[in-house]
Amino acid sequence: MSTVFPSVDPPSDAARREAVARHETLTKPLGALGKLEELGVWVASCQGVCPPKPFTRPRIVVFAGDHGIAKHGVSAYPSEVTAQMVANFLTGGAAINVLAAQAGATVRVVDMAVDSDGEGLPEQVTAHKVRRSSGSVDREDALTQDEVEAAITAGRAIADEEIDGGADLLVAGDMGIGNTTPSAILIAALTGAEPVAVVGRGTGIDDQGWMRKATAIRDGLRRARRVSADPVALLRTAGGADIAAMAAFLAQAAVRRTPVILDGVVAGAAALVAEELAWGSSLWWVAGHRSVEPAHTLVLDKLNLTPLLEMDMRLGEGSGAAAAIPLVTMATRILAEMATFTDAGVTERPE
Ligand SMILES: O=C(O)c1ccc[n+]([C@@H]2O[C@H](COP(=O)([O-])O)[C@@H](O)[C@H]2O)c1
Ligand SMILES: Cc1cc2nc[nH]c2cc1C
Repeated sequence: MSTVFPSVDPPSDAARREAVARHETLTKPLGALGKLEELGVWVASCQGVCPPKPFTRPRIVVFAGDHGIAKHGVSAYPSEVTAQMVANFLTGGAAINVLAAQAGATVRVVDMAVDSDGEGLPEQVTAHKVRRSSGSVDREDALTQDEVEAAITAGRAIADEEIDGGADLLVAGDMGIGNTTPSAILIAALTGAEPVAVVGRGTGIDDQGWMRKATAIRDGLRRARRVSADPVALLRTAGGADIAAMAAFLAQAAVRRTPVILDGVVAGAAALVAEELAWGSSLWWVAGHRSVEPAHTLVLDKLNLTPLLEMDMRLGEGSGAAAAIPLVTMATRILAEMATFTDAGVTERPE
């Protein structure tokens, strides 16, 4: 599979208009469900049908990978936590497992570049592994050209596998100590922001860590800006195997007309690149939440997305998207199940 994506069709405008019109017939004052109405309209347009059907198989894919930059003191936690958390996802003990269970979603974990040999992990987890840890993006490329192509191919194949397996609503989650640094670099490269505008606290770094991270982002951005017009080169230079696979997964979901709930800053960085890989992909996405990472707000602004939740979350794993799944379900069921003024014999607003 190549790194060139087919064109993305927009969601159905006919279903969108039908959903807008249907909202006017339901037993509530015009527009009274606010953004829940817009969300239902988006679901109808993605499904190409009104009323839309409740999603039957929401699926969260957590892309795990380590980052060489983590060795330079830019995270509050050591890299070994990435592999330990992969094990935790597999035994169901992580936040995303709990949130997914509540939301009726299932979780899959893929090891794209965790810094371990992957021994003992199920084949489905390690099948797409590209390398052990991506490069330190302040001073070297994250990946070779072959590796970035392999990661993009993997992301597309994973989206295809999930959609062919019946997934009808997708989330890309992330797990990788240090990954908010390459994410910040990608976001600055694609929005034109200055380094200081994208430095966040990540897992909770102190002021000295913040200074080291700002320096790493400045150095990485100097390298990334040279290739910012080429999304594959950008992922190779400043991303990593996990982020490259996420970007390809998000773009391929749009190619396959499958809606996505975006998570926080790492998914956001991948989404910005995905929009460059396959223009128009963002019409297939909603933003689950606004992460406290400052760079995430730049992503939301650039993609023109309004987050469904503002819960001051900064976990990753797909958690902010999973927390928003119930809202998507409610918005869908409102359009599908509410009575109309005619059905219920309720008097409509006079002209
Ligand atoms: O999703 C977010 O907005 C987010 C914000 C801060 C941290 N994280 C998670 O924390 C890890 C990266 O943080 P750091 O400080 O190691 O760069 C990684 O596993 C992310 O999933 C995630
Ligand atoms: C424990 C832990 C869990 C995480 N989940 C996503 N990023 C994380 C970072 C840490 C440190």
